Amino acid sequence: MASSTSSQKLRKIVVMGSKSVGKSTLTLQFVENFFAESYYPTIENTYRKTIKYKGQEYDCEILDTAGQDEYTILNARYAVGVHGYVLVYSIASRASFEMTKVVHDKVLAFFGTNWVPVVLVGNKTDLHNQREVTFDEAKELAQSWNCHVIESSAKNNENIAKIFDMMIMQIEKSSDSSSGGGSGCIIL
Ligand SMILES: Nc1nc2c(ncn2[C@@H]2O[C@H](COP(=O)(O)OP(=O)(O)OP(=O)(O)O)[C@@H](O)[C@H]2O)c(=O)[nH]1
Repeated sequence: MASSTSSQKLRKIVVMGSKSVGKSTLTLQFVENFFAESYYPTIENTYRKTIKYKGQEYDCEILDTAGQDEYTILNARYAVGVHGYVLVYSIASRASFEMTKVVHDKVLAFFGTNWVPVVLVGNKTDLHNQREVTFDEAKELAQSWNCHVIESSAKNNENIAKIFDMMIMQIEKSSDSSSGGGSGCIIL
């Protein structure tokens, strides 16, 4: 595993959500600029990428997890030392949108808190003819979590880098803020 230089800050980000929503695809697009057309269920993969935000370099460890369902127990490795969560659903799957709420609840319960840094991601916007979840619904949910929300297409590489910029922004705001969850909601 690569080591951070002294000027870099290490940030651990976990990507979660239902099966087949595009967690691996968007992570691979971001880290390796590569679109994987075929579907291979993930067990778990860790990637490293440096993100620059406000002149500071962040050495990001991105953990791409296996798809979750309501019965999945949150692995402690997806919580201990983690700075933020990318919660992904497909805009073409209402069930996957509902699953982000289940995962979010599990994360909060694990930490015994009412707020963690989250970017809610509605992926597969290129499948607009099959849309089942409106962006307004996603905004409402993100607002209730006091977190950030964005829609993306891993296929077309739309908004993929922004997801991780927003993640760093939110992590840094939360660590600057003594009040914890007071970082406000940003919608792109
Ligand atoms: N049309 C379209 N297909 C996508 C997009 N992102 C991912 N896919 C496809 O959706 C399928 C599942 O993508 P994965 O990235 O493997 O999904 P995952 O969430 O990692 O799945 P699990 O490993 O089972 O949790 C693949 O066939 C991808 O090519 C997208 O933005 N648009």
